[in-house]
Amino acid sequence: MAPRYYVVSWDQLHRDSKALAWRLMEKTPLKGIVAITRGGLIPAAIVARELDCRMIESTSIITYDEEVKGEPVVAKPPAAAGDGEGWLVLDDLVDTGTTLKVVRKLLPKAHYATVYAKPAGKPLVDTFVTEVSQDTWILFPWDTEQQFVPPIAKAAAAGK
Ligand SMILES: O=P(O)(O)OC[C@H]1O[C@H](OP(=O)(O)OP(=O)(O)O)[C@H](O)[C@@H]1O
Ligand SMILES: O=c1[nH]c(=O)c2nc[nH]c2[nH]1
Ligand SMILES: [Mg+2]
Repeated sequence: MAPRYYVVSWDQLHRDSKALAWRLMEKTPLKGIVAITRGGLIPAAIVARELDCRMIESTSIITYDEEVKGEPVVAKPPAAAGDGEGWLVLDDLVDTGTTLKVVRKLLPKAHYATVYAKPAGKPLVDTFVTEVSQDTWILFPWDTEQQFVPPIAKAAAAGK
């Protein structure tokens, strides 16, 4: 079955990331934010601006090649966050939880937040904004572009 898509625009991502920042206010002041690259970078920039946090660290975990899941690889461990105490770890979404499981081993005392969450990954995240079903693929604005679509009647006539 074709996956169901949840399309996120830049505007919506900005609004949802700000909503996440409101929920994270009670965690301030933070020692810093660890962004899980690459997807966590833009939410991290928005949340850092709202929470007035200028200490940004990153960790790179590669789990997916486009929509295909593989074994997670730590391409870059976080350099300056110790055991995570006082730090916020931020990603765009949690899906199966595989990526956050890896980071939780590296930074056990951090607070974990994502903008979007699917049910299987929810136990791995402390704070999130919007839940989508497990069979939904979230399409982020950096992975998409606008294009022409034919009128409904023409697509129907062509059997699409
Ligand atoms: O909960 P999981 O099943 O682990 O999936 C969530 C992770 O998958 C995506 O990253 P991806 O590996 O595609 O790398 P990217 O952020 O560089 O695009 C997404 O940005 C999360 O980091
Ligand atoms: O762009 C993405 N959308 C998703 O739903 C997803 N799940 C894991 N990794 C993902 N990347
Ligand atoms: Mg990612």
